[in-house]
Amino acid sequence: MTAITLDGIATASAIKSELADRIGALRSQGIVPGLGTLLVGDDPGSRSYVAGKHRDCAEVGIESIRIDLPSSATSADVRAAIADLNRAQEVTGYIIQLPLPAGHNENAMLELIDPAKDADGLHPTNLGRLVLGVEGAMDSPLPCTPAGIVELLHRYEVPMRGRHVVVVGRGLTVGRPLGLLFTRKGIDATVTLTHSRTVDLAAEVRRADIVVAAVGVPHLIQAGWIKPGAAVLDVGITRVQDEETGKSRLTGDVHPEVASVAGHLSPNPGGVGPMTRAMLLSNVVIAAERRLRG
Ligand SMILES: Nc1nc2c(c(=O)[nH]1)N[C@@H](CN(C=O)c1ccc(C(=O)N[C@@H](CCC(=O)O)C(=O)O)cc1)CN2
Repeated sequence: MTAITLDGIATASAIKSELADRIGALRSQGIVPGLGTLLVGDDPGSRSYVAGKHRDCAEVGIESIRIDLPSSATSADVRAAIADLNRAQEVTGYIIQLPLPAGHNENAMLELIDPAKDADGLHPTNLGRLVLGVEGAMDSPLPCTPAGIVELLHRYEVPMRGRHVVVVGRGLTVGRPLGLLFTRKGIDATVTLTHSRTVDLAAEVRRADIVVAAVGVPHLIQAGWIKPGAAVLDVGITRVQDEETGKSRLTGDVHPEVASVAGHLSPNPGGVGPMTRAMLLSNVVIAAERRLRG
């Protein structure tokens, strides 16, 4: 058996063309969606993700506004940039690129975002609405990677209701909100949220109909851990040095041999990453549509 590929690039591209139509409709009614980004420091990965977000915006007709602060920026500088983004009329939604450099209190900064402009769904009010089970896309934004994972499974018609999902990793942007999203009414999966202190991770993963690996440990998830036919989503990504060529390349959390056991597999790169970007655009469009409704 070879797993069916959950193609994030093709799916994100379909979502982007759907969004382009909605953006056209917004513009014709005088609303121009605008995404703001706040990047602090010079981490090459974060720089490249932010650059990708601005390219995506240009592709679908969203304006984008960029604030880059140097690594020497103080917490007061970051707070001032957040206040500017909260005030800026042309910014209908924005993100703070994570992680922030050491020394900044990420949670404190996320709390300063105007929840109505929170394009990442990471403000406590919006995460709280996810906990409360407030339904409806118009009500509050969902964190982009969890939303992208569920959307990818949905579009490939992978059943989720009543299925057992094992999430590996309990980080803020993926694992923790994903557990809440999968157990939402209407999705109705059963979730085991595992982490670095989980005893016998392999045994937990073997029970899963859907496995989401989001830890950033190259090839942690082995073929022998996978229930035959399970759907596997490879989220964690690590830059490693290729032993033969000496060049750096990206490696996911899932061992390539998993493809011979799984029923569905999202590649990495090319799976959940492009979906994360598409869901960010979707959150910006929804925020602009909410502004139109008043
Ligand atoms: N404020 C946020 N910070 C971070 C988030 C987030 O959702 N909000 N998630 C990640 C980084 N991220 C977006 O910011 C992100 C990661 C990966 C990709 C992506 O498309 N990856 C490609 C490969 C990219 C490459 O070649 O380097 C893929 O998987 O195909 C998009 C966005 C942490 N920070």
